[in-house]
Amino acid sequence: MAASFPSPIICKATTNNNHPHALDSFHVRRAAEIADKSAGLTSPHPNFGCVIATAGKVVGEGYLYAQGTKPAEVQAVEAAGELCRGATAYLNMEPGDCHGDRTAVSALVKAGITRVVVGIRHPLQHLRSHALRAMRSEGLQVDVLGEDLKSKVVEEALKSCLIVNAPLIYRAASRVPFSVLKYAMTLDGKIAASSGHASWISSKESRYRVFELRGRSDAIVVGGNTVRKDNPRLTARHGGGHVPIRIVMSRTLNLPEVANLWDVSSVPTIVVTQRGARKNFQKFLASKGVEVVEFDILNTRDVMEYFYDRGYLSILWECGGTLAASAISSGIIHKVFAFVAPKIIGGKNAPTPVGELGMVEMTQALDLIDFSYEQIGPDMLISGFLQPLPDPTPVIPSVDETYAIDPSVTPYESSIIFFYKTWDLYGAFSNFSPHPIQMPDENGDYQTWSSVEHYYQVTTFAA
Ligand SMILES: Nc1c(N[C@@H]2O[C@H](COP(=O)(O)O)[C@@H](O)[C@H]2O)[nH]c(=O)[nH]c1=O
Repeated sequence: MAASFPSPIICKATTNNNHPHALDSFHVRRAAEIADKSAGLTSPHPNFGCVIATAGKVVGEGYLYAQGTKPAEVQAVEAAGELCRGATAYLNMEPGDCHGDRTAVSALVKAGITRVVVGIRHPLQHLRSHALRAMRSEGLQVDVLGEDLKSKVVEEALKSCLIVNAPLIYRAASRVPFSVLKYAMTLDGKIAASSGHASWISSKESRYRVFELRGRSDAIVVGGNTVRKDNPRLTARHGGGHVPIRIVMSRTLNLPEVANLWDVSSVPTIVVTQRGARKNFQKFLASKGVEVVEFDILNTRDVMEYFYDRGYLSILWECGGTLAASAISSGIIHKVFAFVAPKIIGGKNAPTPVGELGMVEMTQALDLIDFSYEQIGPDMLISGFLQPLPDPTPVIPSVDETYAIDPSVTPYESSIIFFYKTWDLYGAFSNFSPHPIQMPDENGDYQTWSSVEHYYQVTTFAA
């Protein structure tokens, strides 16, 4: 069963009924809010929430607890019972239908739901739009935020839906797990005293929030220095939820024999290293039950690509400045959580959260996107994205899917010219995209045009 803890990310749903789509947006935001309750537990699946309402009143709710458990839609339908007839279901995301069993869609159809409002289409290409089409073909009215419903309040609700599954969306777009860099620093920007002593910079309340962040992640990464200096446990101790595995990155394997991370009785630890490093120590780690993975050249991107292949969804980096700098430089950090404590430690050699990035002018500084400030106990938490949230639209379905949506249009029929729609094969491109086309002239001979727009301009305006 999922732990219940306050969401650090999703804004609470509030409503102003006078606004167009206000009620729809309100219920979709609620679906996103409850979907977030099981963050970390559903990985690698998305977080799904479902709210069923009739005449503006909520009659059933459900969210996916963990992968393989009862879908949110089924739970909401069971909770609403007979009140589903003629009601509207609100989903933060289109159901996944991973195994083609259509459990979620069937539950809504069988229960008598007549309208479904969907926050976002499924971000994974092979699942996208399947459930939407299935629901529409069953005669349900399906409205997608930002497509069928558009307004300022809809945009806010849409954002909640994007944020609640940001790890999946970033992962799908960047082909590495969603990575969050977290650090706690003093007001003068130090993550430890010159001696290396660091416990504690941030308050108890902030550290509790770190446990929650850990609980939302599949794994926590630290470097060898952190193991040597802090002897961390890296567990989530906020009373429930998911406990992430621990990953240590160490090129040399110059690590202590006694360390909390080698105790894998409750959580596994994986050490990633460079091929050939301290073979005896590798054997020692293996004898403790620690998995060792060798890389030809150990670097943050290769390690993240490896964990992507192993299915990891989101990673929390709690490393020191050197490893943080190489992770940022290699472009694999998506989000930053910086806890700033109102204290000053000083020290010329005291470590800072991010090492050398090779920048020489302030204009080169990396700006956080969509950042926010939050006071936690005496500390300030500044969080924001280092990379913009990828747009999971426009939809570019496969050729077969294109035919299925609109059999009258085929992108491969050479005798017709058409303007791309967002769901066409090349709908992501406008007519101005540098995408050559072949079109027959009056003799039936094919001529290549640099773009649809070239063809259109010449045939329309050249006399
Ligand atoms: N000193 C410091 C942090 N340090 C981080 O937490 C790790 C230790 O966590 P644990 O294994 O749970 O004891 C440590 O190795 C380092 O990554 N974190 C914070 O939120 N605030 C702090 O003041």
